[in-house]
Amino acid sequence: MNEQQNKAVPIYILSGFLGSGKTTLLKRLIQNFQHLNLKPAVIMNEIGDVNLDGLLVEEQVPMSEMLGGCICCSIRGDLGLEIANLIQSESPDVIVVESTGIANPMEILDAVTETSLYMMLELKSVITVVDAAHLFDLYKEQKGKTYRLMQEQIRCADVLILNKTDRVSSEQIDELKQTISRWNPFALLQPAVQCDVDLGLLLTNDRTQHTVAVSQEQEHPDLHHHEHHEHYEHDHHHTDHDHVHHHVSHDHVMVYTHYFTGPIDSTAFEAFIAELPREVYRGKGILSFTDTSSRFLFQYAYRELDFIKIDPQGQVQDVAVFIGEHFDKTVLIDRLKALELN
Ligand SMILES: Nc1nc2c(ncn2[C@@H]2O[C@H](COP(=O)(O)OP(=O)(O)OP(=O)(O)O)[C@@H](O)[C@H]2O)c(=O)[nH]1
Repeated sequence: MNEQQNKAVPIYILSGFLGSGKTTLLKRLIQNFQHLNLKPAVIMNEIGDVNLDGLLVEEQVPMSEMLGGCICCSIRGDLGLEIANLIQSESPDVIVVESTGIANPMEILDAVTETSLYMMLELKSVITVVDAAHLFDLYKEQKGKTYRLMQEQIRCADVLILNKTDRVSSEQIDELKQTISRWNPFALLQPAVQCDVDLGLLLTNDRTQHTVAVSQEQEHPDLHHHEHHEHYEHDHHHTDHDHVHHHVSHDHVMVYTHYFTGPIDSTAFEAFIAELPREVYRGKGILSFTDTSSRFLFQYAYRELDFIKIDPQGQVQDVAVFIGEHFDKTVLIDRLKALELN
């Protein structure tokens, strides 16, 4: 065995609800590792069948995509295999796993821990990104599946980034900080805009410092596994096999992927987004517009729309993915088709 094989590969798990800023943080982490002359590798998990976030990560970074399912449930068993393959083919110095926004990090933590039984891995930390505005609104309502899942993601974290503080007042930030610290007094909590945090501090704050939090979690494993999973279920790629082994499902979460036949009008698209029902809480895609020659990656997260100019390599079709709960797919499809007629 050479020196490389003897060294445990550090792993970071990125958690946080859909659109909270995980990919934004991932990009910063990658830059930071590269700056330190370390070779990062990434495992990206999407419940939809396309990985658009991957377009935001530099091409030279080895990336393994786990699409069409959630690593906390339907494709959880594959995570160990993906980690093994990455280590064997790329010999990375560090691995970052970006989970879907609806994942329960406890399950991913279990999967990584299982994998570390037969591979030299070191789980460094679970980093949870929280959308401040979204959490604040849910906190006022004090109910709902998303609220419970966010609490769960916060409780599992070693490091918490209270992101998007530009969308809340300083009083709201204080209230959120107090609430989050009550739910998880052990994690390092950093408020941020665009996940701009002290990465040195963030990366040194690993699990060894949180043995109390971890052992408390482990005392009540059943509580965690059932509380959230019975509520969050995907509507596809689901087999009885998954249920038998993991008791995990996300049936209420719906994903719709739309491939466009051609460019669309940008103003009409913005109007369409403004009218999206509340039940659609995340959207992203690649678009060509009739009124400009550039292509754009659009991001819609908690009622905020954002465009980034992109120049994708190879053949990438115009596509939009929408994620939400109990939304009417036929209405959405009709509206998207109407955009194509414009
Ligand atoms: N206003 C505001 N927007 C932000 C901030 N951080 C990230 N965003 C935007 O939020 C959107 C979603 O960010 P991502 O980093 O893709 O979020 P994500 O958690 O990876 O999303 P999923 O992978 O779909 O769960 C993007 O349009 C970001 O530019 C912030 O601090 N403030």
